[in-house]
Amino acid sequence: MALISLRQLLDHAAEHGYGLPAFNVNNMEQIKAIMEAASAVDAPVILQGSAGARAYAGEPFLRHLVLAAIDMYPHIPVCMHQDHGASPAVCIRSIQSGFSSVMMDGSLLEDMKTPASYAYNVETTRKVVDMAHACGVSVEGELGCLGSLETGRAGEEDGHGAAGELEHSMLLTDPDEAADFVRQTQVDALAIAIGTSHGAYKFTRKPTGQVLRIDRVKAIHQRIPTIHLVMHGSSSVPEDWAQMINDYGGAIGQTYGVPVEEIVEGIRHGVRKVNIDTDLRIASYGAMRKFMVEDRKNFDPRKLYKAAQTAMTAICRARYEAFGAAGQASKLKPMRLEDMSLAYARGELDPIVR
Ligand SMILES: O=C(COP(=O)(O)O)[C@@H](O)[C@H](O)[C@H](O)COP(=O)(O)O
Repeated sequence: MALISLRQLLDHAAEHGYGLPAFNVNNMEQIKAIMEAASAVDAPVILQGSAGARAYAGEPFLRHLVLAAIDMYPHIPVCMHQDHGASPAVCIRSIQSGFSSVMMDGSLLEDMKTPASYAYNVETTRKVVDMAHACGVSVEGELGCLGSLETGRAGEEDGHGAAGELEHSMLLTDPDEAADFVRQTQVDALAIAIGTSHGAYKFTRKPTGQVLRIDRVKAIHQRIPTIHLVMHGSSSVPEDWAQMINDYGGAIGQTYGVPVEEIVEGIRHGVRKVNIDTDLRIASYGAMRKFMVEDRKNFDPRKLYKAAQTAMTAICRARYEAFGAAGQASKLKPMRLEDMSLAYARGELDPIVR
């Protein structure tokens, strides 16, 4: 198979009524875990690299690891997506580096801390769309600031996330504004703020409809039915793995993530991409702590990494199955990015706004 654009992947997901987890990747073990799970259940894959991942692994390593995945699992279409681009320059460098999809996060200024004006968001996102679509590359925008509706704060993140306490209205994407944003920018996918936040500490109790606004997903979807909605901060923070970390000497506080059934409800109403990073961190970390305590004689780190990989594969597989992505990879025939760019130029991929 081959590299696939986010747009083609999510159009297929919309047509067949499923959603796709977009897992953050930083190293070989994470990528292999995801690919093993996808291969086992025949699911298409989105691998996404953040600024933190680029700082950790370096752009050449990230790029070659994804290319290795495409080589090793030729039957699985892979979208290589850049997560949270801080500026058009970041997005352009990713396109140059071979990404088939980029996110321009114009909800924040380039410092990735200060909430941006609507006009700034439209202008920077539109700039990226014009350049990316000319290359057949997809663009995800973001409208509204991610953060908790309980505390008004963004989650802890490696280098990005709004600083300070935000007003309630800034933490919820407005459906009318979303329609206007899509009309003006022509993005392929839109990350929306509905009360989710990055990291392990999302909710202080099992979230109700007051703090996890799936009703807002439905309202936005009605206005922009062909735009693929993206839920960031959508780890479910599995209790058993958090407990595993604590059982083996860790100190994870009481916390709740986004329940899988709420994500599935979102998928019924236009959510197609579901960002997940923390769940793989927690599972791999729990497995490594357990392994190190239980096998004190071991000195081969590969066994430790393998334990982490096995734990991550189980989470990925469960998400592919729950979101309905299992069995879909073999139905896809990736279009070349050149052909995607022609389709954009002919207006065939223009959004519908109601
Ligand atoms: O939504 C995301 C993850 O959600 P999660 O914390 O797993 O609920 C991603 O888009 C984040 O951007 C990602 O976790 C970034 O990680 P860093 O590499 O910047 O730490």
